[in-house]
Amino acid sequence: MRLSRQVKQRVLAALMNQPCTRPSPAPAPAPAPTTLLSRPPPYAPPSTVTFSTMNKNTEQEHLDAVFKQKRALRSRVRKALKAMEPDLRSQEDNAIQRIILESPWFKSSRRLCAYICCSALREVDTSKLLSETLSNPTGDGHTQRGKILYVPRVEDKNCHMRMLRISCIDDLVANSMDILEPAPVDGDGNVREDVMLANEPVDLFLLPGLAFDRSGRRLGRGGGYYDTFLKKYLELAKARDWKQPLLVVLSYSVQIMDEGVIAVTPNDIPVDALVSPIGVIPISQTALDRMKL
Ligand SMILES: Nc1nc2c(c(=O)[nH]1)N(C=O)[C@@H](CNc1ccc(C(=O)N[C@@H](CCC(=O)O)C(=O)O)cc1)CN2
Ligand SMILES: Nc1ncnc2c1ncn2[C@@H]1O[C@H](COP(=O)(O)OP(=O)(O)OP(=O)(O)O)[C@@H](O)[C@H]1O
Repeated sequence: MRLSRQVKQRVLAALMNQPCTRPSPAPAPAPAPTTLLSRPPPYAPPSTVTFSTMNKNTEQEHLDAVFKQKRALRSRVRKALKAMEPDLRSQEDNAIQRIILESPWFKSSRRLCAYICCSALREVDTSKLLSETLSNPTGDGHTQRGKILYVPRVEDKNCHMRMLRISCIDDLVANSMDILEPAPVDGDGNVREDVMLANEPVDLFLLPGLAFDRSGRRLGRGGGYYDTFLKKYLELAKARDWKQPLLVVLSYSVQIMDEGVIAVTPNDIPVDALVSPIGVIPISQTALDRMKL
């Protein structure tokens, strides 16, 4: 669906401001950035052992139970996000983005995949991160060269999503789910670069989701788009002998779950770190090494 210029300007204005339903007052001081939260537990990727020792029926029953738990948790978290006060949301959006913008691992990243936040889905705002990534800054010693940004484009309902390169936030059109995404061809008629066909690796993924925990579990919206994409991308990086990307989720406080609350299947890709309004939680050894925490 192509949006009229006027509608698109409204959507982009909303995206670049805050996804609140009413104007927010002056933001309260945000918590100190780049705080390292509690010591990370040992990295515990979802186990596949249970599955390999099960017969087909038991395996199916187990999967059904996992998907049921996932659905129940999604609906609980959606309610919690809906109940969040707009002012608090706005403060948390600012705090999370400030932590990321000031971090060495973001400043030094060159090739990123990030989501275009959708206010209707009550996702953590990424507008400042996207602007910074696309602004091609120079002069702070770290960012002599600009960053390259890829964003998601849903191709079909069979978990198929691509990450396409954009150079300007204006390039985006709303899809059937009302999420802004790039057309396959840019305004000059050039086919956009698909990250799976790029010659260089991505260093950083900024990922959305509904719920997360301190051992790297991530509950998405149930489409399987990110897990499917990440599996293929991680395989590509391994095959090319590239450094693996850092997988970082952005999370409001209410989206962080206790251990054991998020059910997982072997398809769920664990993340390396979590950024919440009160700091970064590094999870994997990669995060500890690369985020210099
Ligand atoms: N900003 C953003 N872009 C993204 C994703 C995302 O989660 N966030 N995706 C990540 O996969 C892909 C799109 N997948 C999506 C999957 C579900 C819904 C959605 O509207 N879910 C509703 C419930 C719909 C239902 O169950 O009937 C919701 O969660 O409230 C949106 C996008 C690609 N782009
Ligand atoms: N690597 C994969 N290959 C094929 N199908 C997959 C893969 N990962 C997930 N799926 C399928 O996607 C559907 C949704 O999976 P799940 O509930 O784990 O998604 P999610 O983690 O909520 O979503 P997302 O990955 O988009 O954030 C399931 O039917 C699952 O079988």
